[in-house]
Amino acid sequence: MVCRIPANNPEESPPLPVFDAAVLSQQPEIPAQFIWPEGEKPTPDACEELPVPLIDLGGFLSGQPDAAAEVALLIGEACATHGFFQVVNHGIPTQLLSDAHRSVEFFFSMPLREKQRALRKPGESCGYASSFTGRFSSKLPWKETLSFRFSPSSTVVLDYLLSTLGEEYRHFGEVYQDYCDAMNKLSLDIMEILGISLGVDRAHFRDFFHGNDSIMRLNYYPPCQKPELTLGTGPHCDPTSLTILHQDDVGGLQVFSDDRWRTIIPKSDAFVVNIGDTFMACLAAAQALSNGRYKSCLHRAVVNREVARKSLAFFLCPEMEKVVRPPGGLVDRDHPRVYPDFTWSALLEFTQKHYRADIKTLDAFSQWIQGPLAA
Ligand SMILES: C=C1C[C@]23C[C@H]1CC[C@H]2[C@]1(C)CCC[C@@](C)(C(=O)O)[C@H]1[C@@H]3C(=O)O
Ligand SMILES: O=C(O)CCC(=O)C(=O)O
Ligand SMILES: [Fe+2]
Repeated sequence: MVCRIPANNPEESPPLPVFDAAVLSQQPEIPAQFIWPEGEKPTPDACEELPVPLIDLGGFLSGQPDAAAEVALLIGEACATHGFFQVVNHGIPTQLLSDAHRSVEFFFSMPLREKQRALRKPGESCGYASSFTGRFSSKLPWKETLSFRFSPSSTVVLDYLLSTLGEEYRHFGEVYQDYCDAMNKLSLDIMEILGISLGVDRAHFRDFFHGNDSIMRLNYYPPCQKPELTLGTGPHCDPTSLTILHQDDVGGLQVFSDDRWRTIIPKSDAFVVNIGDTFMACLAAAQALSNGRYKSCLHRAVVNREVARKSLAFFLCPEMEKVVRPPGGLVDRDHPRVYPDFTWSALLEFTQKHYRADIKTLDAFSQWIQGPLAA
């Protein structure tokens, strides 16, 4: 059931367990490490639909007068409720989306050995991971992931996939290079709208993320014989800045709002967008101005007995060493700083080496980086 692969230095550390989905699917029970505690297990009533506004970007993208102000108002309202919204007429070609989903299926259907050629190493955020067994030993997520870095004006995605998986993955690499380029454009457009909605210079956030160092993640959730005991992705707020997610038609994404978990029903022509902790920290002073709106929101993914589920997540992140702080002019005596200055590289290191992202990541991180000063 559990394969063993050698750790980096077998003399110092024991071999890491690796779960092979093909083997796991044959077992009547799921291993104990996948069983979540009582209060965190999926709730059967969470199939209620969460109403998530559908925002048409067509007018804004074609430069129609007044369209920017209109979409900014709608996105502002969405951020003031639960912080999730969907965008349609986003300009991403349908063909690119279906290629990206087909390539997820292609990659995760391969034998474990092949996928492990891109194995994610401890402390790193990129590569292939099966249930994160190298990082965690309990509350394991029922999923496999392949993650890679993206930065604009480069072919870093293609280069990474070619160098780890080989020349025969050129088409695979090109699909995700194109997909990430398209996500980068869309995320900067949304940043411009968020700038308008917050009343700062409309170029402010677009410029801030100009040389972004983002993460693309392919999520694959195999069918599970005991879906009521486990989770595909545990409850968390994204530590990143803006997430653009496309889910296939299976469903499983749930958001915690108004004290209960509800489902975001998949819509094939829409992307689900939410802001993450890093962007919220940028806005912390603005939040005081706008009555605490624009929160990064708690969400999770559940699995099911019947079919595998796929999702594509693009996490927009600032340049590694860029200092995250609220836009100038928003901080004064009446609107003091809520979070200390930090860099994305420090928060990323925190989530990869010291803390598993959850609802409290930003507070735990703030204490961690201020620790030596406070001591
Ligand atoms: C910087 C990141 C850490 C995670 C991947 C990206 C953005 C979201 C984070 C994550 C998805 C939040 C839930 C827990 C996590 C471990 C996961 O289940 O994937 C998180 C990612 C990670 O640390 O790999
Ligand atoms: O797969 C999903 O629907 C959500 C995944 C998610 O929240 C994440 O990867 O951060
Ligand atoms: Fe998430």
